[in-house]
Amino acid sequence: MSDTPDILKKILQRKAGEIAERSARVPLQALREQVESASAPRGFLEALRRRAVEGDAAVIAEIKKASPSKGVLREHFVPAEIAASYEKGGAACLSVLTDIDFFQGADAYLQQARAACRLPVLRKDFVIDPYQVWEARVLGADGILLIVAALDDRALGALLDLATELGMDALVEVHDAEEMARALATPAPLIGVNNRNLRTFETRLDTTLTLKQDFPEDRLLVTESGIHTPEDVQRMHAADVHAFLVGEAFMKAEDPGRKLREIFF
Ligand SMILES: O=C(O)c1ccccc1NCC(=O)[C@H](O)[C@H](O)COP(=O)(O)O
Repeated sequence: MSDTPDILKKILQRKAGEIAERSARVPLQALREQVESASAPRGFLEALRRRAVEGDAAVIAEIKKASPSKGVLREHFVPAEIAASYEKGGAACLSVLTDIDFFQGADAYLQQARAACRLPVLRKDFVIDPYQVWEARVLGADGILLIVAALDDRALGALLDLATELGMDALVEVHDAEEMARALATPAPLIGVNNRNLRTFETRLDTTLTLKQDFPEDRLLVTESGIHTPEDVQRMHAADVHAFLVGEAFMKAEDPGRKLREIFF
């Protein structure tokens, strides 16, 4: 954690402030009570696994307006429209950025996207506190992201347990072999390898190919970031990687769902 990349450090500092503001507005106890009326989880991991075990592409299609590395990706940004387009294009799941300050996301985008389709939805945010896990479920999320570089082992284990207890799946994200060892020390069945170096923002698909070599068969690996072409997809399939998280390539296309179909099917 002492070696946390600057951008992540910056995001996490702001996130701690955001959680303090939010929990002053809506206390944890109120969130716990609201969970009772949240809609039932749709089975994020299962939707991916169904496709990936057959060797079909299991695509988590991302809804993100902007990112620290690329700025604004899409001007015409209507999450409900994008979600419907992704479902039509063959996505297995959605990922919706809810971080406001660095990705121009919003909680409402997750709710609008989920209401417009039948796909399970990941809340893509920087989760460091149980408050955010409860909040994710209240919003209707079917899964959350847990970034190993942002958490110590205790926090990682506790947040993973809480997500499971609330009926959600967690995508546990790593960037290198050390983080992969920490992820594999948890029971997390779903592990994402992020190909984006958070220091340089460079994406290298070799990151996934290297970490896939010793990856246990009883867990599911998702390759994240930097997938743009059918050739990228072929490289992954050849290495027996069948689950993908893709944002930019779709967000920059006029019709995101059609782009998904062009790249994957
Ligand atoms: O995308 C960024 O610039 C970024 C910066 C700092 C932390 C995380 C960041 N991205 C989050 C993601 O993991 C990607 O949105 C996701 O993997 C999709 O990547 P891509 O297909 O390259 O948009």
